[in-house]
Amino acid sequence: MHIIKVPCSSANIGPGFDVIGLALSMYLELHITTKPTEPPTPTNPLNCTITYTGVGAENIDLDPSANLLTRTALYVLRCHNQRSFPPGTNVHIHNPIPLGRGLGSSGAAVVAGVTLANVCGGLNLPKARLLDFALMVERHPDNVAAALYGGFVGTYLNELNADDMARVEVPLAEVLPQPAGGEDTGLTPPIPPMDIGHFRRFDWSKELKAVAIIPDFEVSTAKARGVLPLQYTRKDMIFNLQRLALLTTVLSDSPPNPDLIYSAMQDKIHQPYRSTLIPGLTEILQSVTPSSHKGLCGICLSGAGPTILALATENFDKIAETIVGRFKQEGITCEWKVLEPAEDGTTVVEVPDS
Ligand SMILES: Nc1ncnc2c1ncn2[C@@H]1O[C@H](COP(=O)(O)OP(=O)(O)OP(=O)(O)O)[C@@H](O)[C@H]1O
Ligand SMILES: N[C@@H](CCO)C(=O)O
Repeated sequence: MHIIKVPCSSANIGPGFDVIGLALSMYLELHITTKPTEPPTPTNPLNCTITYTGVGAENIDLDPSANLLTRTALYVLRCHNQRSFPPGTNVHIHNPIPLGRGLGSSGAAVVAGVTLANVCGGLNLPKARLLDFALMVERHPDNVAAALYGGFVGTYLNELNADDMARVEVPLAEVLPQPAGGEDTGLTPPIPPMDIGHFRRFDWSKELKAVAIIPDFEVSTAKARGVLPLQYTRKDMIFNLQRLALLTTVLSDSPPNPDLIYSAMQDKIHQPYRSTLIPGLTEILQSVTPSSHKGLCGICLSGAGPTILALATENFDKIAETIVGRFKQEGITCEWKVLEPAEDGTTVVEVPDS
Protein backbone atom coordinates (compact mmCIF):
# COMPACT_ATOMS: atom_id res chain seq x y z
CA MET A 1 0.00 0.00 0.00
CA HIS A 2 1.15 3.57 -0.71
CA ILE A 3 0.23 6.47 1.54
CA ILE A 4 0.31 9.99 0.10
CA LYS A 5 0.05 12.96 2.46
CA VAL A 6 -0.53 16.51 1.19
CA PRO A 7 -0.76 19.53 3.51
CA CYS A 8 -3.36 22.26 3.36
CA SER A 9 -2.10 25.75 2.61
CA SER A 10 -2.86 29.41 3.07
CA ALA A 11 -2.19 31.62 0.07
CA ASN A 12 -1.43 35.35 -0.21
CA ILE A 13 -0.65 36.13 3.51
CA GLY A 14 -1.94 39.65 2.88
CA PRO A 15 -0.16 41.47 0.04
CA GLY A 16 1.26 38.41 -1.78
CA PHE A 17 -1.79 37.77 -3.97
CA ASP A 18 -1.10 34.72 -6.23
CA VAL A 19 2.55 34.77 -5.05
CA ILE A 20 2.96 33.61 -1.44
CA GLY A 21 1.91 30.24 0.00
CA LEU A 22 2.28 28.67 3.44
CA ALA A 23 1.82 24.90 3.86
CA LEU A 24 0.12 24.10 7.15
CA SER A 25 -0.19 21.07 9.40
CA MET A 26 -3.55 19.60 8.30
CA TYR A 27 -3.18 16.80 5.76
CA LEU A 28 -5.20 15.24 2.96
CA GLU A 29 -4.27 11.55 3.06
CA LEU A 30 -4.64 8.87 0.37
CA HIS A 31 -4.27 5.12 0.93
CA ILE A 32 -3.74 3.36 -2.40
CA THR A 33 -3.99 -0.38 -2.92
CA THR A 34 -4.07 -2.43 -6.11
CA LYS A 35 -5.15 -6.00 -6.91
CA PRO A 36 -3.12 -6.87 -10.05
CA THR A 37 -5.25 -9.95 -10.80
CA GLU A 38 -8.58 -8.07 -10.83
CA PRO A 39 -9.79 -7.58 -14.43
CA PRO A 40 -11.52 -4.33 -15.54
CA THR A 41 -15.30 -4.62 -15.62
CA PRO A 42 -17.77 -2.75 -17.86
CA THR A 43 -18.97 -0.91 -14.75
CA ASN A 44 -15.43 0.06 -13.72
CA PRO A 45 -13.49 0.69 -16.96
CA LEU A 46 -11.00 2.97 -15.21
CA ASN A 47 -10.03 0.18 -12.74
CA CYS A 48 -10.58 2.53 -9.81
CA THR A 49 -12.84 2.68 -6.80
CA ILE A 50 -12.84 5.60 -4.38
CA THR A 51 -13.82 5.62 -0.73
CA TYR A 52 -13.90 8.85 1.28
CA THR A 53 -13.92 9.92 4.90
CA GLY A 54 -13.64 13.43 6.25
CA VAL A 55 -15.30 16.76 5.68
CA GLY A 56 -17.97 17.49 3.09
CA ALA A 57 -18.48 13.82 2.19
CA GLU A 58 -21.92 14.65 0.75
CA ASN A 59 -20.30 16.97 -1.84
CA ILE A 60 -17.49 14.69 -3.00
CA ASP A 61 -18.17 12.67 -6.14
CA LEU A 62 -16.86 9.11 -5.74
CA ASP A 63 -17.05 8.38 -9.47
CA PRO A 64 -13.36 8.31 -10.57
CA SER A 65 -14.27 9.96 -13.89
CA ALA A 66 -15.77 12.96 -12.02
CA ASN A 67 -13.73 13.31 -8.81
CA LEU A 68 -11.22 16.21 -9.03
CA LEU A 69 -8.42 14.13 -7.56
CA THR A 70 -8.77 11.08 -9.82
CA ARG A 71 -9.56 13.20 -12.92
CA THR A 72 -6.28 15.01 -12.33
CA ALA A 73 -4.48 11.65 -11.96
CA LEU A 74 -6.09 10.38 -15.19
CA TYR A 75 -4.97 13.51 -17.03
CA VAL A 76 -1.34 12.85 -15.99
CA LEU A 77 -1.64 9.11 -16.78
CA ARG A 78 -3.07 9.85 -20.24
CA CYS A 79 -0.20 12.24 -20.96
CA HIS A 80 1.93 9.10 -20.44
CA ASN A 81 -0.19 6.85 -22.66
CA GLN A 82 -1.93 5.10 -19.77
CA ARG A 83 -5.72 5.16 -20.23
CA SER A 84 -6.70 3.87 -16.77
CA PHE A 85 -5.44 3.01 -13.31
CA PRO A 86 -3.66 -0.32 -12.65
CA PRO A 87 -6.10 -3.26 -12.16
CA GLY A 88 -8.03 -3.24 -8.90
CA THR A 89 -6.93 0.22 -7.73
CA ASN A 90 -8.66 1.45 -4.58
CA VAL A 91 -8.05 5.02 -3.44
CA HIS A 92 -9.20 5.80 0.08
CA ILE A 93 -9.27 9.57 0.61
CA HIS A 94 -9.25 10.94 4.14
CA ASN A 95 -9.77 14.70 3.97
CA PRO A 96 -9.88 17.00 7.01
CA ILE A 97 -9.34 20.16 4.88
CA PRO A 98 -12.59 22.16 4.78
CA LEU A 99 -13.81 22.70 1.22
CA GLY A 100 -14.02 26.18 -0.28
CA ARG A 101 -12.82 27.93 2.88
CA GLY A 102 -9.44 29.33 1.79
CA LEU A 103 -7.22 26.53 3.10
CA GLY A 104 -6.20 25.16 -0.28
CA SER A 105 -8.47 22.10 -0.43
CA SER A 106 -8.49 22.13 -4.24
CA GLY A 107 -4.74 22.74 -4.44
CA ALA A 108 -4.18 19.77 -2.12
CA ALA A 109 -6.56 17.61 -4.20
CA VAL A 110 -4.74 18.53 -7.43
CA VAL A 111 -1.30 17.86 -5.93
CA ALA A 112 -2.63 14.57 -4.51
CA GLY A 113 -3.95 13.71 -8.00
CA VAL A 114 -0.64 14.29 -9.81
CA THR A 115 1.19 12.36 -7.08
CA LEU A 116 -1.35 9.52 -7.33
CA ALA A 117 -0.59 9.24 -11.07
CA ASN A 118 3.13 9.29 -10.36
CA VAL A 119 2.72 6.35 -7.95
CA CYS A 120 0.13 4.32 -9.89
CA GLY A 121 1.75 4.85 -13.27
CA GLY A 122 5.31 4.23 -12.03
CA LEU A 123 6.22 7.53 -13.71
CA ASN A 124 9.08 8.63 -11.42
CA LEU A 125 8.48 12.29 -12.22
CA PRO A 126 10.39 14.77 -10.04
CA LYS A 127 8.41 17.34 -8.05
CA ALA A 128 9.36 20.09 -10.53
CA ARG A 129 7.50 18.20 -13.29
CA LEU A 130 4.57 17.39 -11.00
CA LEU A 131 4.27 21.16 -10.44
CA ASP A 132 3.91 21.68 -14.22
CA PHE A 133 1.04 19.17 -14.33
CA ALA A 134 -0.60 20.69 -11.24
CA LEU A 135 -0.39 24.17 -12.83
CA MET A 136 -2.29 22.93 -15.89
CA VAL A 137 -5.23 22.28 -13.55
CA GLU A 138 -4.98 24.93 -10.78
CA ARG A 139 -3.64 27.96 -12.57
CA HIS A 140 -2.17 30.05 -9.78
CA PRO A 141 0.98 28.65 -8.20
CA ASP A 142 0.74 29.73 -4.55
CA ASN A 143 -1.32 26.87 -3.05
CA VAL A 144 0.01 24.05 -5.24
CA ALA A 145 3.70 24.95 -4.76
CA ALA A 146 3.24 25.17 -0.97
CA ALA A 147 1.32 21.88 -0.87
CA LEU A 148 3.89 20.09 -3.04
CA TYR A 149 7.11 21.45 -1.54
CA GLY A 150 6.01 22.47 1.96
CA GLY A 151 6.96 25.45 4.11
CA PHE A 152 6.66 29.15 3.36
CA VAL A 153 7.16 29.81 -0.35
CA GLY A 154 7.24 32.56 -2.93
CA THR A 155 6.15 31.48 -6.39
CA TYR A 156 6.10 32.82 -9.93
CA LEU A 157 5.05 31.74 -13.40
CA ASN A 158 7.61 31.89 -16.20
CA GLU A 159 6.98 33.89 -19.33
CA LEU A 160 6.54 31.15 -21.91
CA ASN A 161 7.09 31.28 -25.65
CA ALA A 162 4.00 31.51 -27.85
CA ASP A 163 3.72 27.74 -28.47
CA ASP A 164 4.07 26.86 -24.80
CA MET A 165 1.67 29.64 -23.82
CA ALA A 166 -0.93 28.15 -26.16
CA ARG A 167 -0.58 24.81 -24.35
CA VAL A 168 -1.04 26.42 -20.92
CA GLU A 169 -4.05 28.36 -22.12
CA VAL A 170 -5.94 25.25 -23.20
CA PRO A 171 -9.42 25.47 -21.65
CA LEU A 172 -9.61 23.56 -18.38
CA ALA A 173 -12.35 21.37 -19.87
CA GLU A 174 -9.79 19.97 -22.33
CA VAL A 175 -7.20 19.34 -19.62
CA LEU A 176 -9.78 17.62 -17.43
CA PRO A 177 -12.54 16.40 -19.77
CA GLN A 178 -15.75 15.62 -17.96
CA PRO A 179 -16.30 12.74 -17.55
CA ALA A 180 -12.65 11.64 -17.61
CA GLY A 181 -13.65 8.09 -18.49
CA GLY A 182 -15.75 9.09 -21.50
CA GLU A 183 -15.36 7.98 -25.09
CA ASP A 184 -11.74 7.05 -25.75
CA THR A 185 -10.81 9.26 -28.71
CA GLY A 186 -7.22 8.06 -28.66
CA LEU A 187 -6.15 11.73 -28.58
CA THR A 188 -3.30 12.75 -26.30
CA PRO A 189 -4.35 15.43 -23.80
CA PRO A 190 -2.41 18.74 -23.67
CA ILE A 191 1.07 17.97 -22.34
CA PRO A 192 2.36 20.77 -20.11
CA PRO A 193 5.41 22.74 -21.22
CA MET A 194 8.46 22.40 -18.96
CA ASP A 195 9.03 24.89 -16.14
CA ILE A 196 5.68 26.66 -16.10
CA GLY A 197 6.31 27.83 -12.57
CA HIS A 198 9.02 28.12 -9.95
CA PHE A 199 9.18 28.60 -6.21
CA ARG A 200 11.63 29.74 -3.54
CA ARG A 201 11.37 28.71 0.09
CA PHE A 202 11.77 31.26 2.85
CA ASP A 203 12.63 30.74 6.50
CA TRP A 204 9.84 30.88 9.04
CA SER A 205 10.21 32.27 12.54
CA LYS A 206 10.11 29.34 15.00
CA GLU A 207 7.93 31.36 17.42
CA LEU A 208 5.10 32.01 14.92
CA LYS A 209 2.00 29.83 14.69
CA ALA A 210 -1.06 30.23 12.46
CA VAL A 211 -4.52 30.44 14.03
CA ALA A 212 -7.11 29.56 11.38
CA ILE A 213 -10.65 30.77 12.16
CA ILE A 214 -12.88 28.88 9.74
CA PRO A 215 -16.45 30.17 9.16
CA ASP A 216 -19.18 27.64 8.41
CA PHE A 217 -19.85 28.84 4.85
CA GLU A 218 -18.03 28.35 1.57
CA VAL A 219 -16.65 30.98 -0.81
CA SER A 220 -15.55 29.35 -4.03
CA THR A 221 -12.21 30.60 -5.34
CA ALA A 222 -13.83 31.27 -8.72
CA LYS A 223 -16.42 33.57 -7.12
CA ALA A 224 -13.82 35.32 -4.95
CA ARG A 225 -11.67 35.99 -8.05
CA GLY A 226 -14.74 37.19 -9.93
CA VAL A 227 -15.20 40.19 -7.57
CA LEU A 228 -11.66 41.49 -8.22
CA PRO A 229 -11.03 44.33 -10.66
CA LEU A 230 -9.07 43.71 -13.85
CA GLN A 231 -6.92 46.81 -13.30
CA TYR A 232 -5.45 48.53 -10.25
CA THR A 233 -4.14 52.01 -9.57
CA ARG A 234 -0.40 52.58 -9.40
CA LYS A 235 -0.90 53.74 -5.78
CA ASP A 236 -2.47 50.45 -4.70
CA MET A 237 0.14 48.34 -6.52
CA ILE A 238 2.97 50.29 -4.89
CA PHE A 239 1.26 49.89 -1.49
CA ASN A 240 1.30 46.06 -1.91
CA LEU A 241 4.82 45.87 -3.38
CA GLN A 242 6.24 47.91 -0.49
CA ARG A 243 4.73 45.49 2.01
CA LEU A 244 5.55 42.33 0.08
CA ALA A 245 9.23 43.36 -0.04
CA LEU A 246 9.26 43.24 3.78
CA LEU A 247 6.90 40.31 4.36
CA THR A 248 9.17 37.37 3.60
CA THR A 249 11.98 38.73 5.76
CA VAL A 250 9.93 39.85 8.76
CA LEU A 251 8.18 36.47 8.98
CA SER A 252 11.59 34.83 9.40
CA ASP A 253 12.81 37.17 12.17
CA SER A 254 13.38 35.59 15.55
CA PRO A 255 12.03 36.99 17.78
CA PRO A 256 9.25 38.33 15.52
CA ASN A 257 8.50 42.06 15.47
CA PRO A 258 4.67 42.29 15.73
CA ASP A 259 4.33 45.88 14.51
CA LEU A 260 6.46 45.26 11.42
CA ILE A 261 4.63 42.02 10.61
CA TYR A 262 1.23 43.67 11.08
CA SER A 263 2.21 46.45 8.65
CA ALA A 264 3.77 44.04 6.15
CA MET A 265 0.55 42.00 5.99
CA GLN A 266 -1.67 44.89 4.81
CA ASP A 267 -3.23 44.52 1.37
CA LYS A 268 -5.16 46.69 -1.08
CA ILE A 269 -5.61 44.40 -4.08
CA HIS A 270 -7.84 41.52 -2.99
CA GLN A 271 -9.07 41.69 0.62
CA PRO A 272 -11.04 44.98 0.29
CA TYR A 273 -12.98 43.60 -2.69
CA ARG A 274 -13.63 40.23 -1.05
CA SER A 275 -15.19 41.92 1.98
CA THR A 276 -18.39 42.04 -0.10
CA LEU A 277 -18.54 38.23 0.19
CA ILE A 278 -17.42 37.89 3.83
CA PRO A 279 -19.50 39.76 6.42
CA GLY A 280 -17.35 41.38 9.14
CA LEU A 281 -14.06 40.95 7.23
CA THR A 282 -12.97 44.60 7.12
CA GLU A 283 -13.70 45.19 10.79
CA ILE A 284 -11.93 41.98 11.87
CA LEU A 285 -8.80 42.84 9.88
CA GLN A 286 -8.73 46.39 11.31
CA SER A 287 -9.64 45.69 14.93
CA VAL A 288 -7.46 42.68 15.80
CA THR A 289 -3.99 44.23 16.16
CA PRO A 290 -0.77 43.77 18.16
CA SER A 291 -2.06 46.51 20.52
CA SER A 292 -5.48 44.94 21.08
CA HIS A 293 -4.23 41.33 21.42
CA LYS A 294 -0.96 40.33 23.07
CA GLY A 295 0.91 37.83 20.91
CA LEU A 296 -0.86 38.82 17.67
CA CYS A 297 1.64 39.64 14.92
CA GLY A 298 -0.41 39.79 11.74
CA ILE A 299 -3.84 39.00 10.32
CA CYS A 300 -5.17 38.35 6.82
CA LEU A 301 -7.75 36.55 4.75
CA SER A 302 -6.55 33.00 4.08
CA GLY A 303 -6.50 32.35 0.33
CA ALA A 304 -9.77 33.37 -1.26
CA GLY A 305 -11.52 33.17 2.16
CA PRO A 306 -13.63 33.07 4.18
CA THR A 307 -11.05 31.71 6.71
CA ILE A 308 -9.11 34.32 8.69
CA LEU A 309 -5.45 33.57 9.39
CA ALA A 310 -3.93 35.20 12.48
CA LEU A 311 -0.18 34.80 12.95
CA ALA A 312 0.69 34.85 16.63
CA THR A 313 3.23 33.77 19.23
CA GLU A 314 0.82 33.26 22.18
CA ASN A 315 -2.71 33.99 23.41
CA PHE A 316 -4.19 31.91 20.56
CA ASP A 317 -7.52 31.25 22.30
CA LYS A 318 -8.22 34.94 23.07
CA ILE A 319 -7.38 35.97 19.49
CA ALA A 320 -9.59 33.23 18.06
CA GLU A 321 -12.47 33.97 20.49
CA THR A 322 -12.54 37.65 19.45
CA ILE A 323 -12.79 36.73 15.76
CA VAL A 324 -15.32 33.95 16.39
CA GLY A 325 -17.38 36.48 18.43
CA ARG A 326 -17.29 39.06 15.63
CA PHE A 327 -18.49 36.50 13.07
CA LYS A 328 -21.21 35.44 15.52
CA GLN A 329 -22.63 38.99 15.39
CA GLU A 330 -23.15 38.32 11.66
CA GLY A 331 -24.93 35.03 12.45
CA ILE A 332 -21.91 32.98 11.33
CA THR A 333 -20.48 30.14 13.43
CA CYS A 334 -16.81 29.14 13.16
CA GLU A 335 -14.35 26.52 14.24
CA TRP A 336 -10.72 27.36 14.86
CA LYS A 337 -7.40 25.54 14.88
CA VAL A 338 -3.80 26.35 15.72
CA LEU A 339 -1.62 25.16 12.83
CA GLU A 340 2.11 25.11 12.21
CA PRO A 341 4.08 25.22 8.95
CA ALA A 342 4.17 21.81 7.24
CA GLU A 343 7.84 21.70 6.31
CA ASP A 344 7.87 18.45 4.31
CA GLY A 345 5.16 19.18 1.76
CA THR A 346 3.83 16.14 -0.10
CA THR A 347 5.20 12.78 1.02
CA VAL A 348 4.77 9.24 -0.31
CA VAL A 349 5.52 6.15 1.77
CA GLU A 350 5.12 2.50 0.88
CA VAL A 351 3.92 0.23 3.69
CA PRO A 352 3.31 -3.54 3.58
CA ASP A 353 -0.38 -4.43 2.98
CA SER A 354 -2.04 -5.47 6.23
N1 LIG B 1 -10.35 16.01 -1.60
C1 LIG B 1 -11.11 16.47 -2.61
N2 LIG B 1 -11.66 15.60 -3.47
C2 LIG B 1 -12.42 16.05 -4.50
N3 LIG B 1 -12.70 17.37 -4.72
C3 LIG B 1 -12.17 18.28 -3.88
C4 LIG B 1 -11.36 17.87 -2.79
N4 LIG B 1 -10.97 18.99 -2.14
C5 LIG B 1 -11.52 20.03 -2.80
N5 LIG B 1 -12.25 19.61 -3.84
C6 LIG B 1 -13.00 20.46 -4.80
O1 LIG B 1 -12.50 21.80 -4.73
C7 LIG B 1 -13.55 22.71 -4.34
C8 LIG B 1 -13.01 23.82 -3.47
O2 LIG B 1 -12.05 24.53 -4.20
P1 LIG B 1 -11.87 26.11 -4.10
O3 LIG B 1 -10.69 26.45 -4.94
O4 LIG B 1 -13.15 26.80 -4.39
O5 LIG B 1 -11.55 26.38 -2.56
P2 LIG B 1 -10.31 25.98 -1.64
O6 LIG B 1 -9.26 25.34 -2.49
O7 LIG B 1 -10.82 25.20 -0.49
O8 LIG B 1 -9.83 27.40 -1.11
P3 LIG B 1 -8.62 28.37 -1.57
O9 LIG B 1 -8.30 28.05 -3.01
O10 LIG B 1 -9.16 29.76 -1.41
O11 LIG B 1 -7.51 28.11 -0.64
C9 LIG B 1 -14.54 21.83 -3.60
O12 LIG B 1 -15.83 22.40 -3.62
C10 LIG B 1 -14.45 20.52 -4.39
O13 LIG B 1 -15.22 20.63 -5.59
N1 LIG C 1 -4.18 33.36 -4.73
C1 LIG C 1 -5.46 32.71 -4.82
C2 LIG C 1 -5.55 31.64 -3.76
C3 LIG C 1 -6.88 30.94 -3.71
O1 LIG C 1 -6.80 29.70 -4.32
C4 LIG C 1 -6.57 33.72 -4.60
O2 LIG C 1 -6.48 34.49 -3.64
O3 LIG C 1 -7.53 33.76 -5.40
